[in-house]
Amino acid sequence: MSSHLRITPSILNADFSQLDSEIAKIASVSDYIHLDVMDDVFVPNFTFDFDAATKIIKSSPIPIDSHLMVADVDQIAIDYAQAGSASVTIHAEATHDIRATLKGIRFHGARSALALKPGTEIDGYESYVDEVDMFLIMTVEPGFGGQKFMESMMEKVRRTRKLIGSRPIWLQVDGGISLETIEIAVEAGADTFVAGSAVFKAEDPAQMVIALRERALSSKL
Ligand SMILES: O=C(CO)[C@@H](O)[C@H](O)COP(=O)(O)O
Ligand SMILES: [Fe+2]
Repeated sequence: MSSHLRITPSILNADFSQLDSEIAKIASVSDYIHLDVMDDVFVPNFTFDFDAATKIIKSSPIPIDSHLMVADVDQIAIDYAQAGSASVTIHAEATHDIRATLKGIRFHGARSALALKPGTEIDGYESYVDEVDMFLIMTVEPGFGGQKFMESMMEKVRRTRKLIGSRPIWLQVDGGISLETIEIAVEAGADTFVAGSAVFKAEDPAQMVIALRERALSSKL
């Protein structure tokens, strides 16, 4: 897949009763599968417990990008890295020790990522650039798929892009990404895109992933 832009579809809006075949539909055209883990504490919704998530991680044909929307995430993040999640995202609002947890994720062989809710500014997180492989700027309030893209988050994306500078840190956006909004996010500086309902509500999910990638690449030119 392209080394400059990445499409990481979320399975939150997929058919949970047949996840293997839902993932199989898009695996060959996606960079990662985005696994939204929600505990009904940090966000008002529940998706997968650790055992269910581990089954998905171990059976997926392509790497898993675990987005942990859980309270007290520090040890859970290590568990996900040890379970084989290729990338583990913690929310800045849910950890007691950002630096130690990001280091621990990497120590256990996963890429480390730090997510910010819409109400959390990027300022103050510059000091973690040596421990983070990806920043995730939420473009919806975490908890549900199918919400409206928050264009007001583009200023934070621009500031995060500036903070990253020439470092090999990916800049992911998550929430309301579609053929229309992906262009806005590319122009602001994002390079990694989560799309849930745009992909799984499409007639042909794989074709939508391809179209999202093409739209992002053409917006970058
Ligand atoms: O983390 C989340 C929601 O909290 C996202 O990953 C959504 O699941 C993306 O879904 P769409 O907004 O693309 O439908
Ligand atoms: Fe997510």
